[in-house]
This record gives sequence, C-alpha cells and structure tokens, in this order.
Amino acid sequence: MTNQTLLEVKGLKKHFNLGKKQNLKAVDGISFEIYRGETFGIVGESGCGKSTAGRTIIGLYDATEGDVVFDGKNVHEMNERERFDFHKQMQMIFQDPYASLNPRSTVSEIISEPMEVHGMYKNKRERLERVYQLLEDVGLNRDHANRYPHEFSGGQRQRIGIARALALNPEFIIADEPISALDVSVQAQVVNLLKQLQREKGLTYLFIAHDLSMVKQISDRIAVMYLGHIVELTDSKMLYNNPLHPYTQALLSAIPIPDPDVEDKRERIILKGELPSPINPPSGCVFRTRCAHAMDACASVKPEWQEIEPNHFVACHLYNKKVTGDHDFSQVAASK
Ligand SMILES: Nc1ncnc2c1ncn2[C@@H]1O[C@H](COP(=O)(O)OP(=O)(O)OP(=O)(O)O)[C@@H](O)[C@H]1O
Repeated sequence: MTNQTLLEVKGLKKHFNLGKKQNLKAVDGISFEIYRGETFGIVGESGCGKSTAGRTIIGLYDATEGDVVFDGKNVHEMNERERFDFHKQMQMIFQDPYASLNPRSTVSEIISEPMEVHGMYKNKRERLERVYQLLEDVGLNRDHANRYPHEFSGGQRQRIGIARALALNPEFIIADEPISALDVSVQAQVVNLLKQLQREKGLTYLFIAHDLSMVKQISDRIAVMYLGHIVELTDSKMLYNNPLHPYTQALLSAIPIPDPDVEDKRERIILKGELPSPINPPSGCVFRTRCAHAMDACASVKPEWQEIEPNHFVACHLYNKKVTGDHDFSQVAASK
C-alpha cells in the first residue's frame, strides 16, 4: 500500500426517487480516499447502501450529489470517450457468480467480450492466448475455455468472474460481496486468490461485505457504513482492537469465536429494532434509534466526523466532549 490517492469520494449521495415525493437516501454523503495498492473494505448490514455506493463510484448510477475522482479525473464529469477509457481502469466483481455470467456463452466468450468491446487484440488468436493466460492467473486452465458456466462450481464461477474483470488490465477493482454466495470452505480460497492477484498485478480493491470477519483478513482499512453514512473509518487492526462506534462494537460482537469457552462467556450486543427505512431516516444521528447510549443531542444534531486517534475517525456524539459533558463513558468501554 502507498500513500498515493487513487480514488477520492467526496460527499457522495445517491438518492432514488420513488415517486409520490418519496426519496430513498441509499447513500447520503460519504467521503473517503483509497490509496494505490490498498484494499479498502466497506462493511455494514444488508440495506445500508454498500452496493449502491460501489455502483455509483464506478458510474453505473449517476450521483445525486458529490464527487468521485479517480486518478485525478472526476468520474461523473467524464465525456463518453473518457468514460470508455475509465472502464478499462475500474472493473467490478459481483456477489452472485451464477447470475453475472451469461449461461449461453462459453468461458472463453465471457472473458474475451470486454477485450472485443475495447478493441484489444484485433487478432482472435492473440485474444485466445490472453484468455488462457487469465484462466491460469485465476487458478483454472485452458481446458476450461470451451465449457459453459453451469459446468463449474460456485468458487470456479467466481474465478471466471475475476478473470473477466482482469481482462482489460484494470488498476482498481470493486468487489461487491464476492464471497457471500460461496461455501465457507471456498471463501478463503477466493480471498487468497484476490490477495495473490493484488500482489502480482499491483491492484487496488474496494471490498464490499457484510461479514466483518472476512473483511478483516483482506482489508488494510475499513469503513463501517450504516443507513447511507460512514460511521467509523480506520485501519483494520485498530477497528478490531479499539472499535469506537456502538454500531461497530455490535457488529464485532456478532462474529462467532471458534473457542466455545470464550464464545460462552462473551457478551453479545443485540441491536434494538430493525434498520430504519432510508426513505425517512432518523434525524440527527442516523444510528440513534438502535443505540444503547443515545442522548438528547443525538436526536437533533448530526455527529461531527472526528479523528479520535491518528487515522481513526468516528461520527458519534459519545466522543464529542462539547455534547457529552460529563457522560459516563465506562458503559461504552464495557460493551466492546
Ligand atoms: N435501483 C434502486 N431503486 C430503488 N431503491 C434501491 C435501488 N437499489 C437499492 N435500493 C435501496 O437502497 C438501499 C441500499 O441498498 P444497497 O443494495 O445499496 O444496500 P447493501 O448494503 O448493498 O445491501 P445488500 O448487502 O443487501 O445488497 C436499500 O434500501 C435498497 O432497497
């Protein structure tokens, strides 16, 4: 990982207009930078806006507000030509390897399609050689080229999806829950493959997941997302050793620990109620309706984004002395 910014997301919002004056705030003002060569994780429960964030960053959705700057260029201000070139540099891997591969195309056709669209390798033979190379890069082999997606296991299908994403030699890959649909035994293999490809090709990843345990293994830094907002951001070690936001603490407490003695004694933080609707999110702090520490200020004032320790940011009134006054912090520490 370097300290060179490759992607900058600034105040990004994506609202869906549902008609009848209803506006669904899927992503509601997120900001972060991703450094060249790093894996940046976004975690949060289903419906918090992770996929929408990824799709808006890559330009599949127009942003409602805010900027996405990739390698110095604003993605949402690119003309057609620039956007075409940009797609060579940024690719996406999807959650469901069953749905994202055309069942009627051979593996070779699936992987070579982006190369054809972008006019890479005019000659079919060269393109096929590249397909063989990509298959080897992802742990498959050239004999697989003429087969169809249904002939493969889930893990192998995800490898085909990865080979397709690599076809244009991108610098940046958004992996949207790439292992959630796979058996647990296969998940680690795919994560290891992604790590290996990152080392070999100098890739930068945005890794989206709801499972904190897997994100920890692959990410350098992690942003925790809740109801369209980022509530905490730091490096993955710090997030696990010193989670500050009550939501992060709850997510961490839900990760099963393999040792039954530790697991039995451990206190689970159960979140109150359901995830509120992003159509009408709570005022002030979006997490307040499920937070055990909610104070009066949480209902009226949006928490500031603060750096509590070097490179550890949180948006929570508990860490703002102006708001908390003499609030008892011992409860928060005990719940970690
Ligand atoms: N095209 C769309 N039109 C309207 N609402 C949408 C659209 N896409 C997503 N949403 C809504 O936006 C919110 C965020 O969805 P999103 O899929 O980004 O969340 P997520 O955190 O990725 O969840 P999951 O892990 O289940 O995919 C949800 O309330 C969802 O219903």
